[in-house]
Amino acid sequence: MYSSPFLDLPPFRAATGVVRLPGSKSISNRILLLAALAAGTTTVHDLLDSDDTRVMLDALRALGCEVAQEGATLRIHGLDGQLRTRQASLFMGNAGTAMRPLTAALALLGGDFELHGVPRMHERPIGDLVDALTQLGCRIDYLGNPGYPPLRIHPVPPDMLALDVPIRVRGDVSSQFLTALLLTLPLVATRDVTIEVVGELISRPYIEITLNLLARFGIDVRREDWQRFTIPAGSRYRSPGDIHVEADASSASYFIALGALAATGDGLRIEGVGATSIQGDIRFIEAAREMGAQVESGPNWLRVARGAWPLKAIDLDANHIPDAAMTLAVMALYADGPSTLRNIASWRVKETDRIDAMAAELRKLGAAVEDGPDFIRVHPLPAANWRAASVETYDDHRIAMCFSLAAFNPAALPVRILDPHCVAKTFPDYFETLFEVVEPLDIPVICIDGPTASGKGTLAVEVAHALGYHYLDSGSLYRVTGLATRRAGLEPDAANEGRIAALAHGLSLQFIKGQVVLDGEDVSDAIRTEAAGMDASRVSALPAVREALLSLQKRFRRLPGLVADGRDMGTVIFPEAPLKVFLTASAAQRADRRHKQLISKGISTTLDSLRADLEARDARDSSRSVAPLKPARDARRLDNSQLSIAQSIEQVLDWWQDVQPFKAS
Ligand SMILES: Nc1ncnc2c1ncn2[C@@H]1O[C@H](COP(=O)(O)OP(=O)(O)O)[C@@H](O)[C@H]1O
Ligand SMILES: Nc1ccn([C@@H]2O[C@H](COP(=O)(O)OP(=O)(O)O)[C@@H](O)[C@H]2O)c(=O)n1
Repeated sequence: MYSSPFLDLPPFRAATGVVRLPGSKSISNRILLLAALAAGTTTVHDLLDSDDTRVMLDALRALGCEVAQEGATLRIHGLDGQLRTRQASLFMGNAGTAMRPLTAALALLGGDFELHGVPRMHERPIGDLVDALTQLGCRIDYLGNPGYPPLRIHPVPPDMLALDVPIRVRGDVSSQFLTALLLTLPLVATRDVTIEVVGELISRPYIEITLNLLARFGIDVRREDWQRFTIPAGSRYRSPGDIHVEADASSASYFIALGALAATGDGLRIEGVGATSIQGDIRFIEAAREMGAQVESGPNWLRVARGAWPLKAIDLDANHIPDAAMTLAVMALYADGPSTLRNIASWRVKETDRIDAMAAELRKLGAAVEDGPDFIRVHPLPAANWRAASVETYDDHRIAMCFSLAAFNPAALPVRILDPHCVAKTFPDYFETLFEVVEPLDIPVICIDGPTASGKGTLAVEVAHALGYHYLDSGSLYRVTGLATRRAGLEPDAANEGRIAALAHGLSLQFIKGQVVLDGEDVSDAIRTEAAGMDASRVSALPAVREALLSLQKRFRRLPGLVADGRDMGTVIFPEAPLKVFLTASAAQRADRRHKQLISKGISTTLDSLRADLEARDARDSSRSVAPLKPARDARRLDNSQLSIAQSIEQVLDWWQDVQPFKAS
């Protein structure tokens, strides 16, 4: 998961391989609630681990439900319709799939509860559900604006509920209100309970998921068209024992689109969901096919490849796939004419106003976009008009995910996704998964070279962290080689060059959470002594050793980018890097820094010996025949003798910004 303020996606040119998708959020949270209300223990497999499922689980635990977790498998001991806690204040985050059904469940079960969430949750309407529950006799107060969370729920005796008249609920704003009632009314179904939908029901496929899962838990709802739903008298939730969560069909949409845009070879295989899924968003496949995608499917997999190119423009009533349709809006940039998505008013009341947001961000990329109360029209974007944009994501996971597809732009521009962490709502590893199946045109590298104790490591780690990039501490490879040389009983000099190079070539080395692990042993401290630094400097002067470590270093260059520190990152290993920094500080400063650093680690040493070692190392590193320490011709020099660490970081990030094309947006 990326928690950097932004994530830059370099331009991509192709996609191939296999993607395993996380579980569906809608299915996960419905199953959690049903399992908690049911009699018996339910084992839930492949549950999505995300912000919204965590909100639901925390709430259920707070209500007294016992949950045991082992990896992606949970055992839930159902409450059999009886709360253990009758008073609680519950945080719902921005999880509509927890807020709505829990409001209904708690209002029906009786107790004193307060439900609140993040500020955006307090702007998402819930009045239609509260109205329906109030008709029934439930008592719910608005603690902020009428019609919106936060809410206070008061207890009502079950015999005070008016179950003999149909409960009327609006279906034209969000289908989640109807889902909330369907999921929870079995709690009080001492007689047949009927729900009548007022207005045209939107997002029916989500209701199908609800009915399907209710059936798995022993509740057979009778449905007359999409207007009347009856929960039979005596309905009681029964655990199905084991239940598997299908992968999220909406999440599949990004990879189906990826296949359509860029899988020119064997296609992209998507695992966890197939064309016969119970999720409505699987019908995204039809829209993708209409735009030109080639899609094959099996029971639990899809294979998608590019068909028509450019894609074919589409004019679609997208009411049945509201979430996945956002992906079509980005695909439309690559189409042969303007594409229109209609009947999508529900976009306006999602995590953000998605029509406004999509239009604004597509325009930042350079696209012509028209939009209205319930539609959006996106014009194709020719190569010459693409701009490098910083895409705002509005705390909306789907905006972040669908705009990643803009990285296939024909202008080969990078795309900046702001607050990439928002994908945690449904697909925490979205970008990591994407990076496994795309071929980039280029992977950016920032090189930070310089003499010992100039602060390269400190600076490089922080710059990598700020950008979400990988980090290569090339010095540690030479240090480990020095250590391995000593452990093999060899002197680190030219007489043993071949044997030391062979050792370097065969290093069994791992970098785990900042630790350096050699042959399974944590050697992080052993390689940090000044003696180890001196050995490193000696083995690093041997050309065969440098050669042996070359490909290992290049393998660190992985998406989304790399910050590499050392002596020859900019001159030899990554000479084409767009930013090279040559970091220096006075010898006195460096000796002083190293002294403090070693003392703080409990390693005793004197300033004088350190300074002498450091100058000897500088001299050897600078004068050796292969890859000597020297600034690359195009390196920017940074003398940080008078700078704090924070100032050095800021300077390098500023320089990085200078060489990026994002300034205009
Ligand atoms: N700009 C700076 N100002 C003051 N101290 C610094 C600065 N940069 C790094 N240091 C300190 O100097 C020490 C050596 O830095 P390090 O990153 O290990 O250097 P290198 O990787 O170049 O050998 C560390 O204790 C670090 O905190
Ligand atoms: N890219 C690199 C990195 C380190 N080295 C050598 O490895 C030694 C240890 O590197 P390091 O970066 O861990 O050293 P410090 O700068 O932390 O003292 C240096 O003195 C260099 O001789 C190198 O030759 N080339």
